[in-house]
Amino acid sequence: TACSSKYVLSQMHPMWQGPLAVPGGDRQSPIDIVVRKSVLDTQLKPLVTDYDPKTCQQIWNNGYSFLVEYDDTSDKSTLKGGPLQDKFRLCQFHFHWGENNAWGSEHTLDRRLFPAELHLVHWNSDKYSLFEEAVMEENGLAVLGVFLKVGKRHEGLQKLVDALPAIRHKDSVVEFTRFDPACLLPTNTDDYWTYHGSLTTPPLTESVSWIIMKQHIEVSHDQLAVFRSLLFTSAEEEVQKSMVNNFRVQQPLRGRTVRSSFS
Ligand SMILES: NS(=O)(=O)N=C1NCCCN1
Ligand SMILES: [Zn+2]
Repeated sequence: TACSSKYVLSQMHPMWQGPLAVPGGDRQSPIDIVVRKSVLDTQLKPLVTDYDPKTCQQIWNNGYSFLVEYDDTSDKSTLKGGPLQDKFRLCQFHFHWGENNAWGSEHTLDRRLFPAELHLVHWNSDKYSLFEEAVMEENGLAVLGVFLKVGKRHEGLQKLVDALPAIRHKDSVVEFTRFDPACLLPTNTDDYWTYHGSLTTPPLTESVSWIIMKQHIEVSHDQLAVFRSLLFTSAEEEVQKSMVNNFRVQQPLRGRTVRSSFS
């Protein structure tokens, strides 16, 4: 699909962590959200997600995370509202996690780390016709971030967890259909923080309206352990490396304001 952006992601190296030279670079992600410094914006609207499970196509290991990809050739799975002026099309979702439950998220709340973070990646289909175009533009992308905590088993996630052994190695892909990503959203989607930032993996372009949910979702210890059974490396490579700690280091705020939809 348009958003597979393999050429983009293939530049990734799993141990890639350092700051790549990024033009400008004063709107990088992820960041620490200092809750008491966020500014209530009463103009922020509720988020409106309209996801069609029939647009779910495949799940694959890109050597950095695993991605569930959606058919983004029409406006079937969309996000609007919140801080957004336009309609954004879902192209994929993926996660970032740690080697243990002590860390793994990319964003933090008052320096608090979560064991994992979900990113639902959307691009502005009112202004652009392809993900690859939108990824280079200031208001091109919207990424919904949801923190994961370890607790009770997440029934909706299990279908995805069961598919992971089939994509253990980098560049493996399997068909994955009829998955409704709305099941991964917290019950309350009205409370969120939002700020302008970048992709946290190459091309790191500063084209993202970040929307970070206040409410986390819970997954079980065992479900997260299956994430960690994935490998960064392809089947041919001699040394196999566990896919863990696939998060970027936090970036300077550079004077940006984080707005909140709630007080
Ligand atoms: N972690 S992130 O900010 O979503 N980074 C992404 N990079 C390329 C394609 C989609 N997402
Ligand atoms: Zn991400």
